Amino acid sequence: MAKHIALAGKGGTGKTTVASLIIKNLVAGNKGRVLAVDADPNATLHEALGMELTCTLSDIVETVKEQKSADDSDREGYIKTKFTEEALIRSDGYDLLVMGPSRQAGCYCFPNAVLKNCIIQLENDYDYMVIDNEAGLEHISRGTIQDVDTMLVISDGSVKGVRAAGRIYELAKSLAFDIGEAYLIITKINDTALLQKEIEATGLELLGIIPYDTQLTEYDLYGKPLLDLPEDSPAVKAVREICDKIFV
Ligand SMILES: Nc1ncnc2c1ncn2[C@@H]1O[C@H](COP(=O)(O)OP(=O)(O)OP(=O)(O)O)[C@@H](O)[C@H]1O
Repeated sequence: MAKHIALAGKGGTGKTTVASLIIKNLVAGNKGRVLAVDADPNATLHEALGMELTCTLSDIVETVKEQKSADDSDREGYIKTKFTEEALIRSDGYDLLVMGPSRQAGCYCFPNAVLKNCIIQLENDYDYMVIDNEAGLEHISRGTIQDVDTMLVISDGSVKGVRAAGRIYELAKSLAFDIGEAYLIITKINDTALLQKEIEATGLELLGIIPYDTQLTEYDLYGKPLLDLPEDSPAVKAVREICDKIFV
C-alpha cells in the first residue's frame, strides 16, 4: 500500500511548491515509486514539476458524458484505457495524475466510480502518493483518495494563513477518513515567534518552516521546474529536513 502524504492550505500559501520539493526529495533519494496527484481544481503541480498536461480525470468524465450511445461496459473499457494510457503521465522517477476541475451539473456517478477504482488499483504500484489538495479537501471527502498517513497543512507567515490551516485541520478531522499524523508547515518566513499563539490555536504541531527563497521565485518566474533547484537552495534544504522527519 502506498503511503499517502496529503497537502492542504489556503490558496497561494505554497502547497504546490512544498509538494514539488517533497517529490524532488523522494526521487533524488531513490526512496521508492512516487505518484504525484494534483487534486487542486486549479491544477499547477505539472507546471512546478515541468511536465506537460494533456489529460485530466475531469476530461475523461466529460468525454464519457457525451458518449450517449455507448453501453456501460464500453464506457468502462474506454475509461480504463484513457486512465492508463493518457491520464497517468509518466516521468523519470515518478508519475503524475491530475484530477482537474469537477463540474457539478449532471450525474457523473458512473465514470467517477470507475476512476475511483482505477486509483485504488494503483495502491500497490507506488510506495508514495503525494497529493496536492485544495482547501476544501474535495477529493478526500468524496473518497477518491482514501485515508491519509501524513497530512501537511501549509500556511504562509500571515495570521489568515495560520487560521485557515486550523480550519482545514478541523475539516479534515470531521471527514470520515483516517489521518495518521498531521503537521503544520509555514512558508516564506524566517521566524515564527510572533505567530506562536496562532500556531498553538491550530492544534497542529509545527513540523518546519521554509524560508523565503529568491531562487525559487526566479524559477517560478521563468517557468523552470522546481525539481532542478540546486540542493543548497534554502527551500530545498528546509524541505529535506522536513522529509527526514516524516520519512524515517
Ligand atoms: N519558500 C518560498 N519562497 C519564495 N516564494 C515562494 C515560496 N513558497 C512558495 N512561493 C511562491 O508563492 C507562490 C504560491 O506558491 P504555490 O503555487 O506553491 O502555492 P499554492 O498554495 O499551491 O497556491 P494555489 O492554491 O493557488 O495553487 C508561487 O509564486 C511560489 O513561487
